[in-house]
Amino acid sequence: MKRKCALEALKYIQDGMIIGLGGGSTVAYLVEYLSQEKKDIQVVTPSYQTAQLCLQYQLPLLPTWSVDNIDIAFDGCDEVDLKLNALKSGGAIHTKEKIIAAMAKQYVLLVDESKVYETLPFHHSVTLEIIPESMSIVKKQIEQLGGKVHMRSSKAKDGFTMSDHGNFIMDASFQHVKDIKKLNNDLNNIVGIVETSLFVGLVTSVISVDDAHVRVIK
Ligand SMILES: O=C(CO)[C@H](O)[C@H](O)COP(=O)(O)O
Repeated sequence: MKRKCALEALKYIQDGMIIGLGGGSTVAYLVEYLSQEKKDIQVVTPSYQTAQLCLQYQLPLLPTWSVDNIDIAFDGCDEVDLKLNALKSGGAIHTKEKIIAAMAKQYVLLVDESKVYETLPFHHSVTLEIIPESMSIVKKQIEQLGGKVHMRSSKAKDGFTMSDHGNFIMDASFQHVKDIKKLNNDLNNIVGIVETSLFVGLVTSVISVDDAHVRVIK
């Protein structure tokens, strides 16, 4: 299904474009297809893993700081709803993903149908990149908003998981969210949070596949 989704995405890419490629396994297939098709494109990516793949497949890379306009960007997500709100959590690179989404004329999510909901269920946490010094105050304010906080860590490193910018990664779980936009605004108003992994008003379409169908949600 991921291959099918990547093949569908390929149809949107034309020679001469600057394209954004996010993280994840579906995007990895798209890199492979772009190389096979010998598309004359330049790539901007928030992901070191995708960057490494682009180098391997000889797709030209541009540093994100050098562009202010992207023709089309593709990314994965963990949950997306029919109003095009999306939640990304796993990769902890959402700040860079949002910069690319903000520059892209079209920001397209590649998913299978299991990730598409009428309205976001928040089965996944909202991931927050936070300034280390703000950890306790951010935790307190998130609890006041009804969230539960978990500091991300991994066995591969002592202490907390750090973002590519040297900040802490905090996961905040929420239940029964009635107003997604308000939650995102409330989180963005907390001093110390650099970015949330809630994407509101950024996604322009979703390519969703299942065994039998391809659905484009706009
Ligand atoms: O948003 C993400 C992590 O937070 C990834 O982009 C997403 O999980 C990738 O999914 P897949 O590997 O199924 O393409």
